Amino acid sequence: MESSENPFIVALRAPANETEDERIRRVRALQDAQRVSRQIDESLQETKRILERRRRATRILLLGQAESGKVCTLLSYFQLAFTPQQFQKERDVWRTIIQLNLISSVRTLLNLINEVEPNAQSLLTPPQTPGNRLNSPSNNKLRRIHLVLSPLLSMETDFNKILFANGGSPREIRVTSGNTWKSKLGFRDSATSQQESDLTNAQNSIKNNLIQLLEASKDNIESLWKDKDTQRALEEREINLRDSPGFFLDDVDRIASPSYQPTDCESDIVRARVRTDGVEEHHLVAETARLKGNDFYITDVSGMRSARHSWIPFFDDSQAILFLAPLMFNQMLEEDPHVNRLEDSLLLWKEICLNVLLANCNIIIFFNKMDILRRTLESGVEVRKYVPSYGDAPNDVASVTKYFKDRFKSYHRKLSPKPRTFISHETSAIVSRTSSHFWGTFDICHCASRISIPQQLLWLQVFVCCSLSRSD
Ligand SMILES: Nc1nc2c(ncn2[C@@H]2O[C@H](COP(=O)(O)OP(=O)(O)OP(=O)(O)O)[C@@H](O)[C@H]2O)c(=O)[nH]1
Ligand SMILES: [Mg+2]
Repeated sequence: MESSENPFIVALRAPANETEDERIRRVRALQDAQRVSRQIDESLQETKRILERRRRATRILLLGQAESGKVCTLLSYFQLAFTPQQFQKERDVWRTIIQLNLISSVRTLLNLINEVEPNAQSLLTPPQTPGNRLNSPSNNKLRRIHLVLSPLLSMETDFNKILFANGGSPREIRVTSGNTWKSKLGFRDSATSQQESDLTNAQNSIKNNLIQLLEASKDNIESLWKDKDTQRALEEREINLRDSPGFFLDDVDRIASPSYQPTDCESDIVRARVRTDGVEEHHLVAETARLKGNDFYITDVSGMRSARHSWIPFFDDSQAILFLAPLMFNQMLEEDPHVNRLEDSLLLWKEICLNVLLANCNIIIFFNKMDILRRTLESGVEVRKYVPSYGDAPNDVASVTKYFKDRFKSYHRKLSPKPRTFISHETSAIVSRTSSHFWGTFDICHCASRISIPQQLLWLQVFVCCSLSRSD
């Protein structure tokens, strides 16, 4: 071989004395190699396109403790504002989730009335002393209802075991990241694989059984919820079920009916509760005229304390963080009943503010669940009993919100590695039965105005984009 000859051409050259069979094999091998090479080129191009699309997209990270409303409040409203058609397609999935949420509340009620405390007798134990209040016809009624509703509870356990990540724990619906759980509930999109569709077909009968059983149980659920002994048991234990995530007992008639469809997204779907396990990225391509074609990558995480270490790899890639901090000063974390919810949010907020990986990231804080704060204060709960430093300041929504907002703001100012604007929203995702629209205050750079959440999200998008153009 001459030293100037191209080694590739030499390697591909036909050998001397090549037979016809050898020639055909060699040409085929060459064509195969060219095809593979083309595929590699195309996949590199595709990866480059995806990376470029991602680079130009708005990348948002949703953070906050468990149950703060990352999915139900923010993600749902994002979807509602920017990809309404896609969101409509998911309605069927939410129908089952809402029905399971309803059964979960029924379980809570049954557990409650069945609870045997030391020195107390269960409402469901057979009456022993004549004349005792537990011997009342009402108690007999509860005993009968418990019996009748038992199949519903076993069905819930089976459902959870088959469909969700929690191995059948009846306490909550818990889903792992990815769309598999949605496809198991009947959701189809172009990314749903054939295998996932098959799974859905196999589980259709369970869904139908659930619908039938719910319809048959409708009246009993309603009686159980409205029963005065049930209500008294809730009151005695200071349980406010109406403020719990996934509460639908006031809507039994509608939700347990076979023709039930979740109402407009603003009400039923945002009230549903699904615990996120792991980290999930949602890619939204805006459908609305003004933003058509704009890409959003929204990363949703599990807010559990044990899962927070898994957030860090996503810090690097995010341009804005939406942080949810419900001002629930009188509640404890479900995962650790010794930790106050608001204290936990403040600690988390401090860590996020001082993280150097997030130094260039805009953080927008949502004081969510303002409806619960309002109800809590109206019911006479005093902030100073839980937060002694609150002192004798007025116990009203405006003063309490300002007090806590100032604390978040001062940590933001003191701990941020570089100066950045404090942007906050006060939001309530749940439509109260007396008001016909969402509310929230939008407060940036000391200017505040009352606008609806979808409008706020548009604003939010503008600010996220502004921040991008500044950092580019
Ligand atoms: N009353 C009231 N409930 C709300 C509000 N926002 C959210 N919720 C409810 O609180 C629950 C929050 O659930 P998610 O959005 O799933 O919570 P998350 O932050 O994603 O929680 P994890 O997945 O566990 O990290 C849902 O049942 C919502 O309906 C609100 O403003 N007011
Ligand atoms: Mg979640």
